[in-house]
Amino acid sequence: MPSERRPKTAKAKQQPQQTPPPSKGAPNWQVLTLGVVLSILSALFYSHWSGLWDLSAPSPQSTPSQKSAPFMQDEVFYVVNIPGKGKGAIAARDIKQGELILREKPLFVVPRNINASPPKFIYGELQKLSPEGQQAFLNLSYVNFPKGLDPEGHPEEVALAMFQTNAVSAGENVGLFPRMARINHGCSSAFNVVYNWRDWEEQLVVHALKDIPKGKELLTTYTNTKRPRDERRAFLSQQYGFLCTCDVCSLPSDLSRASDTRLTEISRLYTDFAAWGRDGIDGAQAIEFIRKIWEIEDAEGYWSERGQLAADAAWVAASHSDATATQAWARRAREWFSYEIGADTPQVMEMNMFVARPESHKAWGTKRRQNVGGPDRSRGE
Ligand SMILES: C[S@@+](CC[C@H](N)C(=O)[O-])C[C@H]1O[C@@H](n2cnc3c(N)ncnc32)[C@H](O)[C@@H]1O
Repeated sequence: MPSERRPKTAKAKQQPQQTPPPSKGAPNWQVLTLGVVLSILSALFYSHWSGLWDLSAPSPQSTPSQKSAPFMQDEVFYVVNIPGKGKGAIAARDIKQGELILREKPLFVVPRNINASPPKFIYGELQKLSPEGQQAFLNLSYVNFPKGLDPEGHPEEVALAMFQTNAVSAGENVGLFPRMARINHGCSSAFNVVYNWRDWEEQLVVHALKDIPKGKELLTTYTNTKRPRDERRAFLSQQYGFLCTCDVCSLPSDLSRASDTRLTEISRLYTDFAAWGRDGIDGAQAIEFIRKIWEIEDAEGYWSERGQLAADAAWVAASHSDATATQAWARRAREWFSYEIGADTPQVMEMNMFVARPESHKAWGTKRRQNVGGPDRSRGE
């Protein structure tokens, strides 16, 4: 089973009891990998259960082969056929960094732990949908359908393949969001939108990570792209059935190698930074790692997860009772959380609090006093 994990940050290590944020500022590549978890589950269940499933259950209104996807128009993006990718989402107008692109309720969700076989469970949920809901589901694309099976005769397997191809994390569950599901993948600097589940709204939101000019494709990321091209491609090919030819994967070999080096270095620096949580390095060294990550990300054009990175730095600064640095990093975190998950989030409110009163940080003074430094070396922050 592919194990996709974000490097543990010092904050996560330091404060496992921290109140879980209603919306994860966590990277979105974790999300589609939940489909991977389900695929493993289904593989385990398949051999055991396939003889027992109720294949006589009523079929959805339209068969999986009837893929008459409606042209979906929206004020921010529209969906069209894109050569080599199936459908995709195109910016209908210039979109600003941090703009909310989409809010969407799930068609249905699947808990992470279910007692039934995944295909049966998912097919059962599909049966409960309205005809419009079923149609929205059945219009989606899918990959990795078991070879040798006839889709017409195996609607549960089709439903599972559709779910695995399109589902994303919805807090404790995995959810199916048919509008968001049209957004294709890009690696590293190529993805320009991120999605997050909001528990308190029970819906998914998608924000622009970068300015997106009218006519450009919206791309999110399906995996941890802070790794070399070959690894990314192997994963995407296996789990999502395509060879990635995004702008980063299409770089000429010398530039591609340089990008691989940067991405690998970012991952390594995250690991190095985590040593602070074990008192392996002091606060100033930890901040230096974060600054380096930031610089390399600038060179790479990788802008995701920066709210959390700056919030981790604010945590370090607060632990060492460095009020100026806590405020400076909290301002930085507030800015990037606003782009990636929205200004109306608890994370942004929390950063506002640390800007106003750095000593209110729950980590305040938990380590020896030290001037650790802010984000901007040149200003001596
Ligand atoms: C969540 S769906 C995205 C929408 C899909 N293209 C459609 O037609 O509905 C995921 C599937 O889209 C395709 N896809 C996504 N990103 C792609 C890319 N960068 N290049 C080629 N195909 C891609 C793959 O077939 C993948 O399994």
